[in-house]
Amino acid sequence: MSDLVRTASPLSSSPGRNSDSFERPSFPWQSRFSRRTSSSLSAASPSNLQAAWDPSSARPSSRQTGSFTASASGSWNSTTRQHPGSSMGFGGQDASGTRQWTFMGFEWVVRDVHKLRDFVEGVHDTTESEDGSTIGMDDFEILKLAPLVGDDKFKLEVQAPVPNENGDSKPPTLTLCITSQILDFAHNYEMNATMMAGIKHDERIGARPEWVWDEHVDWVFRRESEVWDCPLPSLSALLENPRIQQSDSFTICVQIHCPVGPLFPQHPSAYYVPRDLLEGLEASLDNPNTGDVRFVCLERMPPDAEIPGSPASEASPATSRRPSSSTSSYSPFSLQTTARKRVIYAHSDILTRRSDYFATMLSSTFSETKLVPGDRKLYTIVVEEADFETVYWLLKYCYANWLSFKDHDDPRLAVEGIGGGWSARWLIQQQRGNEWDWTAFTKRPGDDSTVASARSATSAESNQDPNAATSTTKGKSVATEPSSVSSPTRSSPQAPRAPLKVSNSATSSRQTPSTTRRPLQPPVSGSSTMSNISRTKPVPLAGSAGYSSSGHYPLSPRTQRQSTVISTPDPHPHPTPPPPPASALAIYQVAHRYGMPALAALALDHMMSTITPATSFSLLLATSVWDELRTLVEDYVVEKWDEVSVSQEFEQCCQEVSSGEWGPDGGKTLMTLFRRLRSPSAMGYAPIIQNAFAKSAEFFRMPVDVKDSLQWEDPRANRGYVKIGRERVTQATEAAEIAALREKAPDFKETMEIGRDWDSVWKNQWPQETDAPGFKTTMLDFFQRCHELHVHVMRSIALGLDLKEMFFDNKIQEQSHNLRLLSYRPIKRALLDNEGQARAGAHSDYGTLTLLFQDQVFSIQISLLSKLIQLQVGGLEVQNPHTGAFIPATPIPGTIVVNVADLLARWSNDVLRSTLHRVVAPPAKPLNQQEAITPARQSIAFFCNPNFSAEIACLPNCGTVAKYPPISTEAYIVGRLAATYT
Ligand SMILES: O=C(O)CCC(=O)C(=O)O
Ligand SMILES: [Fe+2]
Repeated sequence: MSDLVRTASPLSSSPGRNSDSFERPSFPWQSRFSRRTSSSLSAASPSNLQAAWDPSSARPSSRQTGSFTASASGSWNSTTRQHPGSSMGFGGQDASGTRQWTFMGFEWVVRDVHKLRDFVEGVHDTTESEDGSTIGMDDFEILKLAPLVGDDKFKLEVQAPVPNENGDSKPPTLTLCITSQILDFAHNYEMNATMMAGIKHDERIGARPEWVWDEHVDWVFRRESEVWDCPLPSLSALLENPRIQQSDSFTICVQIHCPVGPLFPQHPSAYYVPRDLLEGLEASLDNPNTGDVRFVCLERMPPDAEIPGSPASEASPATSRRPSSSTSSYSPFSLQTTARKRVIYAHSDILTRRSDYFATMLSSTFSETKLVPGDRKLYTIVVEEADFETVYWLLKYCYANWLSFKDHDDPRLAVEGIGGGWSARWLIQQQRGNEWDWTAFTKRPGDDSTVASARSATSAESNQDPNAATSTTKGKSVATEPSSVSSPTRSSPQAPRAPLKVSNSATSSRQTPSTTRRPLQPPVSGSSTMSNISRTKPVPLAGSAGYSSSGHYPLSPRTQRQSTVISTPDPHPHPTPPPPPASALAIYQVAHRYGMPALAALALDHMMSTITPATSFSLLLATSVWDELRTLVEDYVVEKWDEVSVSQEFEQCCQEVSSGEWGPDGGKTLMTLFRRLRSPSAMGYAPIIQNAFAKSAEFFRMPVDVKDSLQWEDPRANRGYVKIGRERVTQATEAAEIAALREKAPDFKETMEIGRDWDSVWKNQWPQETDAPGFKTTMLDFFQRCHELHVHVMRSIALGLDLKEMFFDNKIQEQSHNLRLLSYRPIKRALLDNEGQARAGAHSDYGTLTLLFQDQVFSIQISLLSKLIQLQVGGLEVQNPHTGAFIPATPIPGTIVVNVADLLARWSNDVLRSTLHRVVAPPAKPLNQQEAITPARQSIAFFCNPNFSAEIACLPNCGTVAKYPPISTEAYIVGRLAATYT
């Protein structure tokens, strides 16, 4: 059945429809003369009867999308119409003698007719255009394209003539070719069709279009004649028409009439199932005379609805109106709800074909049955996890493949609703009073056992509780109707706190649901037990194992096979009028439970196509257990964070989370989101890095004496300007050796070193704001961002080392880091040729990690065409520790090089090894015959350090024999710095 009716568009949504009317959206091919009219058909106005083909696009230009998420529309769209008449297949005749055919019409505009004429009627297949260039087939869309039309059932082509070899004096003509794409040769299928081709002049010239030429033919598409070739009049002849001549264009029109009906019995297709048959199927929903499955559900009173004539309204205002929570507005987290029992009848034959879940359930020997007069079997399913509204639309989808979603959905209702605390089960168990009346329920404040309790009837492993009505449950979300009272099971360790049932007829709390404010109703696992883990991990039922044998259902056959007496006759009409549209989230949840992935996808599409910044936050909280959906919603929230974070909804949600209304998952969701919002990828580093590079370049352009006034003085401070030649990085540790190296081959670089700005002892050497405007703030901001990034990376490293994620947090929080701006001036090649000379010699850095920002990409605007070229200087090389070879770390835009440094290597006992690296000079540009010069280079290194006071000793999970003695950060770093600087 699911193949029979295709959905309009997976991304279409339900808005645009009058929500008061719940007629099935009209089929797009439905006749305008049909007895049923619908707003959703209005898109198919008569002007759409022929969809103009736009040769520049590969698809028909007129595409209708249904206004319903799951409308039964195919993509024949407005181009296909079914004449009123019989619904017999193969164009068979009905009693009234009418015969039903389908009709398709297409138009194709041909332009540049003069040029085309010259090409087609020229002797050769190429010719010269006015500007002397060669004209070929490719110059004419009409000769190039082969659009598929009529839902890809026909291919349209116009062929140029082959050169006339017979010396025929008639001008060569174009041929229109229509190929049937759907012939089933294997079954020798034939399709009769009436073909019409015509030519009109272009209506855009203002006159009413008139037929210039037309042709009607009866044609049988079959093997060997799957193409209808129709020679068109000569282009010279057509150009005799003054309007075609004037507009230099005309329109080819094609109409195809063919019988309606199942073309291939082997491949039934939606388009050929007679509409009346589908309507009959749909009409059989909730027919108590023929239905053999009885869904018992709880209908919740819509927010703010009055209970008509309720005596309870006098007893207590809370029972006469949907109760409100602590806030003045209605809250679905209310401790009270008003609900009544409803029943919907369905057919097992349909349900079993639409859902594996139902198939298993209804074929199980376990299912509750009872005989109704006439010995008819009747299955009763007490729905625990969805309310009446949701069940109705779920069944509507089963029967008709469409459903209606609410435009504005409060996700709280879906998660805090039926199955989240309120269930039909308790009404049934009550067996007192009139369960068909609106009844108010109150949860006991602080009761947190709803989920456990609700799940117990449906999915929980309840063998701990000998009284459990569901001791044989294996992951079910629907329960057959219990016939005797059994106390709801609870997996909560807390004492049972059953909520009061505040009914108008009784005030007893007996057998009322135990409920909670816990919002989420996690998916059901198909496994034999329902652990806490599976409560938070959705396991869609589709395809899950374990449904083929009996014993999966909640209630013991022996105890449950007593028939249930319904005390009062059902006062509701059947078939029931449709309730308000469904909550997409509620449908998503039950679709998962009932193994209907296509329906879940529709609901997901609806949610994601109607999400707004104002609604997204509660949806995020409500979907925390549904990985696929939650990820999409979270992406949306992150993308729209600027708007989401100022929405009222966000504020309200935060309040609800803090008062525990979203349960523990609420807090976790917030934490995950906020972490993600602060993660480097979401933080938009690019402009910050660019700005830091720009300010750094400005700094180094300052006069030498200004820079010198800021000079680096003390390794303990490690702050200030370092001119060329002062530092010589190396792996050597002996001061004398380093001094000799520096003498012979200094590093050709100047740097500016910046530390944490609030250090009480060591002060940064900031230039005057007038000399380097914005330098200080830019660098301080950059410092902070780098610190945060460091924390992130260290957390990942902690996890990788099997440590607690936050293990390093308090060992790096003092920000004893060093931000280094580097400038490598252009340098004469000869100077770099000295032995051992490099821009920066091979070395490893000293702290935990170095975040290295290379002079990534400079966009240089050249030429008037604003063409951008990209220049990367490069030069950083890292050593492969196994081969000793240095490998260029070529700058990759949008990335940061992260090097492990010495203290992390010592900490991890060399599990993480520090990276030996150097900066070599890039190829030099010749200055003259003798000399060449290397380009300038900029980089920024952020040396991340542990707290200076931290002792760096072998970490717990990094081996038993420590390779290095413990050392304090300060001792190590200051020692290294003192050696490398002059
Ligand atoms: O400039 C570079 O790319 C690297 C600089 C460096 O390794 C350092 O200063 O320690
Ligand atoms: Fe380095």
